[in-house]
Formats: sequence, structure tokens, C-alpha cells
Amino acid sequence: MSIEIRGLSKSFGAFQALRGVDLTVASGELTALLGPSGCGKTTLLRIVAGLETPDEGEVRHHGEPVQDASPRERNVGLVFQHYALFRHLTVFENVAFALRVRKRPRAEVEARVRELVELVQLSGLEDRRPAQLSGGQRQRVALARALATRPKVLLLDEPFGALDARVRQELRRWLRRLHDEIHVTTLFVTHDQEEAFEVSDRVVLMNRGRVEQVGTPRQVFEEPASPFVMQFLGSVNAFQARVVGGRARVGGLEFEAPPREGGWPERHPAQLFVRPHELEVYRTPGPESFPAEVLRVTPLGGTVRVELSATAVEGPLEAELDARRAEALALEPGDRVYAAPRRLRLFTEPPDSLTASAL
Ligand SMILES: Nc1ncnc2c1ncn2[C@@H]1O[C@H](COP(=O)(O)OP(=O)(O)OP(=O)(O)O)[C@@H](O)[C@H]1O
Repeated sequence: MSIEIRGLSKSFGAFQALRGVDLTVASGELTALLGPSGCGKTTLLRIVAGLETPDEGEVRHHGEPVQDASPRERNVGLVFQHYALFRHLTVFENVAFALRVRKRPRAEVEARVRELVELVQLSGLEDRRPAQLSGGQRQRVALARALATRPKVLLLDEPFGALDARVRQELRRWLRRLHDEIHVTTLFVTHDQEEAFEVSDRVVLMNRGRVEQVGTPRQVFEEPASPFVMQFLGSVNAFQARVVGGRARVGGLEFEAPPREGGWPERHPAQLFVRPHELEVYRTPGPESFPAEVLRVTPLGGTVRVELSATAVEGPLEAELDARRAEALALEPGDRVYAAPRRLRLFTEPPDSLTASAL
């Protein structure tokens, strides 16, 4: 079942939570809604679920408008961050709940619950109550319960948000495997980039009630469509720049501007970004390199973070080198080195048109 969202707007009093959102979620796809707190992810999810009415726009399920359908008629499965399990009911009865409400025959309920409990790997715990389960187990029960009526769409709002980091990580891998098994169209709200990237087929980046970009994790990371996406996904070195004669000027530095269709507007303000892993560090000068001083060296496991200061630009710079390269360079605070961006991204401001390219 695909989900088509067209021109959705929603205000709460004077506050506009959604501003003309268009989005298509393909059938069987797991899509993450990713963005900072308050950007409208939950509001969008609640409208798709039928728990909230939009001011404008519409939601279709497989081409059919669902505006007038109740949440139950839409047959969506919902899981929220905070366990909404019935505390007085066992795991079995929690999972069976929606089937009992629908007055399904007893044998069918039993078979379906057994199947689901197995699917979420909780066999043997059917008689426990929520208080006797770990947080991760409770969320798996919530998921089994949401799947009981074979929903066409699964809506998950920060389902692992209340769990500790290790359990979260386990559960998102588990969710990915589960999705590969059952292929139910899923919208997954998260503000955690790693979680969105690890779990989903496609990521929808939201900012202030709008969709900024939709793409695979690789696309949104490698080809960010706006300064917001660039800065939201991982750390960046950001500079105010100006393009003069096809070269980007930043403080006292100059770099070749990436190619852009129609060329760059002359002397137009622009934002220039370099990701830490795309900032090279050398012992000797090279093309487009500039002198810098090592401030700090922090090993991070497979990589090493190097903080630098360069007289030509304001503020510290961050480079991330792989551990071998860092070992070869044997950097110490106070060392004089040369830094050069391997790749930079430039965005004119405004409008937020862009280009991104390898140098
Ligand atoms: N029922 C409501 N009444 C008033 N304001 C609301 C209501 N629901 C949401 N909002 C506001 O709309 C904005 C978007 O909220 P929403 O919950 O959709 O954001 P979100 O991206 O899911 O954020 P978070 O990750 O913090 O949950 C927020 O500023 C929120 O305060």
C-alpha cells in the first residue's frame, strides 16, 4: 500500500507546524522522517494515521483519499515512544487485543498471536505482564500488537526513543530484518541520523514544517540539497564565502568553485561546507592547501579527530583522518601542517539553489 501526501498544511493557533508537505511513500518501503525537534514529523505521522486533521491538502492510500476514514478504518498499525501496553494484560492478551475487539474466532486469535510472538522473538514470554519485561521487549510487544490486524501501513513514532543506546541499536537492526521479512509500508519518525540511515530505504529530511529533501541515506548524505541538510547530517566546517571569477573566496583563502549549471552568480554571498573526513592534512604544502596549526588530536577508534586553527579563516577547523593516515602523520598539538579540502560544497544564499561536486 503506497501513501501519497499532497499539499499538507497544519497550524496550531498562530504556529504553522506543516507548510505544504508533498511526499510519496512507495508500497513496501521503510521511510524515515528525520529532522530536529519541532519540525513537524509527529504532526505529519498523526495526520497519516487519522489522529489529526490537516487544514489543507490530502492523504491517499494507494490513490484512494482517506480523509473521511477513521484511524481504525485506515487500518494502520501505530507504535509510539512511550509504551502504550495494557499493564494488567499479559503479552498474549496485549497482542490479541485488536483481534478480540474485532471479534475474531478464538482459534484464529491464538494462531495469529503465536505467529506474531514468534516474529518478534518473544516466544515463551506470552504469560508475562509488561512490568516483567525489559524496555526493548515491551517495544517488541507493542510492534506485535500493532501488526495483529495485518495493517497496510505501519507508523512508528520514535519507537526506540526511550531505550538506552545499546538496546536501541539492537532493536533497529532487528526492525530492519523484520521489515525485510514482512515488507509492510512503514513510516518511521526519528531525530537520530544514525537510526534513520541504518533502518530505512529512504530518508525524508524535514525542517520547520517543510520537506527539505527525500532520498536514499547515501543520496542525502552525498548530495545534500540545502545548507540545512548539509549541517543536519554529521559535522561540517562551515564558512561564509563569495564566488569571484569561478573561485570561492573564504577569508584569505580561495578554492576552485564546483561546477554549477549556468555558472555561479558573481560576488554573491554563499555558504561553503567541508566535511571533516573530506579535509586532508599534510606535512608539506600542495595545491589548494593552506597552513594550519594542530590544536588537538583525539583518537575515536577507527578515525582520529584533528582540530586545527588557520590564520586565514575564523574559528577552529575539524579534520577526521583514518587511524592509519593519522599514525603516519604522527600529529602533535602545536605542529605546523597544511590542510586542503578534498571536496567542498557551495550553496548560494538566497535562493537555496545548489551544486555539489568533487573538486
Ligand atoms: N496539539 C498541538 N497543539 C499546539 N501545538 C502543537 C500541537 N501538536 C504539535 N504542536 C507544535 O507543532 C510543532 C511540531 O510538532 P511535532 O510534534 O510535529 O514535531 P516533531 O518534529 O515530531 O518534534 P519532536 O521530535 O520534538 O517530537 C511543535 O512546535 C509543537 O509544539
